[in-house]
Amino acid sequence: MIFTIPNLLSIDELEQIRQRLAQAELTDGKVTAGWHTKQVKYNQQLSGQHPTSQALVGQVRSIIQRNALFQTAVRPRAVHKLLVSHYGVGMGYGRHTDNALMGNPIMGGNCRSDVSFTLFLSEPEDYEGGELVIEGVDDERAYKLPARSMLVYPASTLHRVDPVERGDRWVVVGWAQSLIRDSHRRELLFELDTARRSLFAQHGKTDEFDLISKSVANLLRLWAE
Ligand SMILES: O=C(O)CCC(=O)C(=O)O
Ligand SMILES: [Fe+2]
Repeated sequence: MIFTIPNLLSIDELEQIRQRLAQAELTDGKVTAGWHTKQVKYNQQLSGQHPTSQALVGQVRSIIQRNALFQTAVRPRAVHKLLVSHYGVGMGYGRHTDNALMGNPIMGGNCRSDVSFTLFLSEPEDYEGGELVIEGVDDERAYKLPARSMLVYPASTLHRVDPVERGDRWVVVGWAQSLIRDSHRRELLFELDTARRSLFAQHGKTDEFDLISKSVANLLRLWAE
């Protein structure tokens, strides 16, 4: 399931993030790329060690964790990694798939990447090119969301960022391991949960609401890992 979280950040939060970006140190994006993605990755990232980067990543992490749509649609067990990336003119990220396992096993274990996400920090009119293109079975779709919105997509896809032709593209990208590994099951739970909440909003705590709540809880018991 590919979906958008509109206005994940408030206007004030984006402003604060942009102020932090202005003081940040940039490094070559190849530093965090795998051996084959190094060949196609042309971007810059905030150095993970820098205090500004750590404050910014901490801020975005807590915003994601508070977001109800992210919680019900992704059901994160862990949000593994957040990177702040910059694409200037000529920069892009060629076709690739994200690493299935991330993190250092010696430093606290591997995290499976089930879900990838991009939080847009630049407005679409601030740059030309730079679309995030996600391949389907027999087609592909390009995404360029307004600043403050997040695109969430399966980490299993082949995808790319087309070269930026004008301006600057700033994003925060990240990966989550879900409690529900199978994306079809995750989607089914999301739909049931959405229907249950809508039923509650319209009619309160009816017998039907109780039954669907029981199904959601019991499917979680069956599938969560
Ligand atoms: O910048 C983006 O929207 C996605 C970048 C990407 O695919 C990655 O960092 O693995
Ligand atoms: Fe990627």
